[in-house]
Amino acid sequence: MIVTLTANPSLDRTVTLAAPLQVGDVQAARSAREDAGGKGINVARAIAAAGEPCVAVLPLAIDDPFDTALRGSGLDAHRVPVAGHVRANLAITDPAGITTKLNLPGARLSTDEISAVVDATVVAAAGATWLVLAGSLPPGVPDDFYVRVIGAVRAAHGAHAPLIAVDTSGPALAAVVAHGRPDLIKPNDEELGELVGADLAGADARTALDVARALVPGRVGAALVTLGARGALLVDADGAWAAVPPPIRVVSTVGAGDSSLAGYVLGDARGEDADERLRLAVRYGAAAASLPGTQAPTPRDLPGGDIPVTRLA
Ligand SMILES: O=P(O)(O)OC[C@@]1(O)O[C@H](CO)[C@@H](O)[C@@H]1O
Repeated sequence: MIVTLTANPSLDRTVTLAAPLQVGDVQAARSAREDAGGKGINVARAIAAAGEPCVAVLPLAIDDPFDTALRGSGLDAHRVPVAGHVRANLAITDPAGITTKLNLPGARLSTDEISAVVDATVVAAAGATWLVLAGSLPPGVPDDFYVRVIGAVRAAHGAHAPLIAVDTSGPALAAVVAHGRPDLIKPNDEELGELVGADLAGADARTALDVARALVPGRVGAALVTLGARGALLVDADGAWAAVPPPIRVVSTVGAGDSSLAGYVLGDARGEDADERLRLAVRYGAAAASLPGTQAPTPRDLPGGDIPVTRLA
């Protein structure tokens, strides 16, 4: 079983334009959709769609309209009751596949609510193979929240604790790398760059590898670095590998990184080697980018064809 925690879920509204976005203009939109989103929920939806047992833990008010979308997704969810309501994030996609994203901070969590989320995650993680901690932290939640969750899960489950993956950014990622010893982090090029104080936007896999090597395996067990259309890089104690996705028609890049992480974790849960885990990550990321809104890919959505994996180290 795989468990995800989404500290800051989001109702993802996607508006599709028939022409490129004109900032400052009035424009007719072609269509809109809503998805129950937030990084851990997106990871969980892709994992569940592949037939792997998965539970998504999230803070959620009893009367939150978000629950309608969440129930519609069919996801097995553990709702931790809180007072605030889930934010709505907006994505605007155009025919060229360019995505513009506007993210709100989310509702504040109280100290008691934060403790309840930690406790619920510890309980849900019993018997899990992976625990995925994903997304930004809402107001009121300290930067070292994921470090606290990792400590509590490992203290409670000892040798039976799940492997822990973290997909976050900024100070929350810095805290995890400094104090959390996660088994896996999944930054994109920009997030990895911010972590080390370098500009890595648009970097190739070899440049990203030079940076990631400073963290792996000293501070984190492995890093899956997503590079958008340039594919992904996997670095662990045994080596480094890069893979590039097949050409696809990009519809919405929202959730592509989350699906890549889902593909990697699925591969690991199935006992696949590093090459195949990376291949699955790249296939899942490409599939998500070819789907509208924050739609999670199913195995049927995965692009076919060979995905060559290059060993870099
Ligand atoms: O504020 P965060 O948690 O960093 O990002 C939130 C978010 O952009 O992440 C997902 C895509 O990765 C979306 O479902 C959601 O709207």
